[in-house]
Amino acid sequence: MILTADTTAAAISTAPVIEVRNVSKAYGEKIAVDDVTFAMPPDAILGLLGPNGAGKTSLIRMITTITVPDSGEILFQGTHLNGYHPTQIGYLPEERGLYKQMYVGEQLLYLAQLKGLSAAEAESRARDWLGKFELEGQWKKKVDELSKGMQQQVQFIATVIHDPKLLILDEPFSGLDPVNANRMRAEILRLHASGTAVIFSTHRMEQVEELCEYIVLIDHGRNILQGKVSDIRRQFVENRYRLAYHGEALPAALGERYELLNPTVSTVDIQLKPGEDGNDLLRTLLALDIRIQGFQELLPSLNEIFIKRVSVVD
Ligand SMILES: Nc1ncnc2c1ncn2[C@@H]1O[C@H](COP(=O)(O)OP(=O)(O)OP(=O)(O)O)[C@@H](O)[C@H]1O
Repeated sequence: MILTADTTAAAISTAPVIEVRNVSKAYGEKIAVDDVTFAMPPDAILGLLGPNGAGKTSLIRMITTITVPDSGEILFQGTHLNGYHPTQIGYLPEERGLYKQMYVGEQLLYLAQLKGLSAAEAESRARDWLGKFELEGQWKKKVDELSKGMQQQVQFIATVIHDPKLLILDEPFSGLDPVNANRMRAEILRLHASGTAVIFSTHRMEQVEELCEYIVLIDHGRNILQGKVSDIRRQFVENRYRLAYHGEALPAALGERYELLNPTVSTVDIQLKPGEDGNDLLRTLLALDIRIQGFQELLPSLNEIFIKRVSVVD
């Protein structure tokens, strides 16, 4: 097939943003990444998860072309990673890397121009972004003079200023107060809505549940679980329901028939045995002398899945 400009654009828009194929990486004897394969859907927010030392940073460093795989290959929108791709990627590493003695404005201009922006464009975007974080007054401050949270925001601006197609964020909210964390979250979601794909690496599972539609879970360098968060949670369902009710104590007979967990004055979790049915449970509950306020199937949290899956592999 001959690729015209139009067909090329169409192929790019449907190709995975990042495709990692059988990638391995060792440091001496230590195998940090072991035959990892996954594809990141276009415009996804993907959580890259795993315990300490799992191999996440090693993988990210290969995706950002800082290091190269020992074997396997990485494709960016269907093309093998090459020297052009860093300009399409914004990476906020866990160890922050701003020059402490440089002025904020000067630093943003420098970093943006390294990513290919003209001086005028860099200045206009830097001022715009600083305004979004209410940091416009910090242009002539040295990074060292900023609070940790402000430095974090400036580093975030340096990461997104060139409008990358792929954003890789390692613990982006660490050190931010709730207001600034919300502000950054809103900016990440806004960028995502305008077409930026995001890889989000964190140990905070509640943040992953909030932001990510897909996850890849790495342990001991291997990819042990991947897919849509909603599918994965379904895969790990445990036949457990939460009843919210109003009334006297639950009849003792219910406890004889079912395992009751985490009781409070108005809720209880009910664990069914394999093969038992939630509808039968609901019928039993309707026959009791209680007022039912809520009844829902409980899906496991990502935290529970993480602990279960990682400890199974250990
Ligand atoms: N430059 C290096 N030289 C030798 N070993 C390394 C190097 N970088 C990483 N490792 C080892 O490779 C393994 C994977 O490390 P990596 O930093 O990729 O893990 P991680 O998942 O990012 O961990 P964390 O969540 O703690 O940041 C670890 O055992 C680590 O000690």
